[in-house]
Amino acid sequence: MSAVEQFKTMADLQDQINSKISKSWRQNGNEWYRAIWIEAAEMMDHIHYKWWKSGTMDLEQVQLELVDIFHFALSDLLEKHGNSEEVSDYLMKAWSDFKGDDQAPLLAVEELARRTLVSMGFDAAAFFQTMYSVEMTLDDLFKLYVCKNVLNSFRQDKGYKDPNIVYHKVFDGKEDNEHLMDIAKKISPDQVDFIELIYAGLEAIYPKS
Ligand SMILES: O=c1ccn([C@H]2C[C@H](O)[C@@H](COP(=O)(O)OP(=O)(O)OP(=O)(O)O)O2)c(=O)[nH]1
Repeated sequence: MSAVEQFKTMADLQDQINSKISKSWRQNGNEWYRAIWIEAAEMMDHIHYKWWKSGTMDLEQVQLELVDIFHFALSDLLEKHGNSEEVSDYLMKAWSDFKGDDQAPLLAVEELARRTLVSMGFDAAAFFQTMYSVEMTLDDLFKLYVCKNVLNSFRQDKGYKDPNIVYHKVFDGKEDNEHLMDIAKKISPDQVDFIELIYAGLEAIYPKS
C-alpha cells in the first residue's frame, strides 16, 4: 500500500471509531490538542526521563503512545479538513517535505507537546520528527495504528464507555494493550482480513463474563 493510501485508510478508520464513540463527534467540541499533549507527557515516562531512578526506554510503549497521539491528530485534521481525502493529501505533503534530524526522543516529544500547546492543534512535522527519533517507520505506524483502532472498537463493543458494564482492561495478568501487541506480532497488514484477525484474536482471549 502506498503512503497516501495508508494515510487515507487510517483517516477512514478514525472517522469510523469516532462515530462509534459518538455519532455527533464532529459537533462535540472535543479538545484534540489536549489529548495529544497529555499523551505526549505519558510518552516521556516510557522514554524514561527520571534520572533519580533506574529504568530504560520501553520502545514498544513509546510507539504505542505515538499511535494514540495519531488517533487524536487524525480527529483534529478530519474536523479541520472535512474528509479523509483532504486529510491524506495534507499528511502526504507534510510527509514528502519531512527531513528527519538526529534529535533525542525526549527533545522531539517536548517539541511536539510545545507546538501542540502553542497552536492548540496537531503539528505534523513535529509528529514525524518524533517518529523518526524513536525509529518508527510509516509502515510501523500503519500496522500499530490499525491494531489500536481495532482495540478501540473492541473496547466500545465491550462497554468501555458504559458505566453499567465492567470492561476488563487487565486479564490473564496483562493489559489489553499488551495482549494486542502479542496478537500484532503474529499477523501482517498485508493479509486481506487483517482487521478481522485482530478483532477475532482479542475476542478469543477476552474473559467471557
Ligand atoms: O474520540 C476518541 C477518543 C479516543 N480515541 C482513541 C485514541 C486512543 O487510541 C484511545 C485512548 O487512549 P488509551 O488507549 O490510552 O485509553 P485510555 O482510556 O486513556 O486508557 P488509560 O487510562 O489506561 O490511559 O482512544 C479515539 O480514537 N477517538
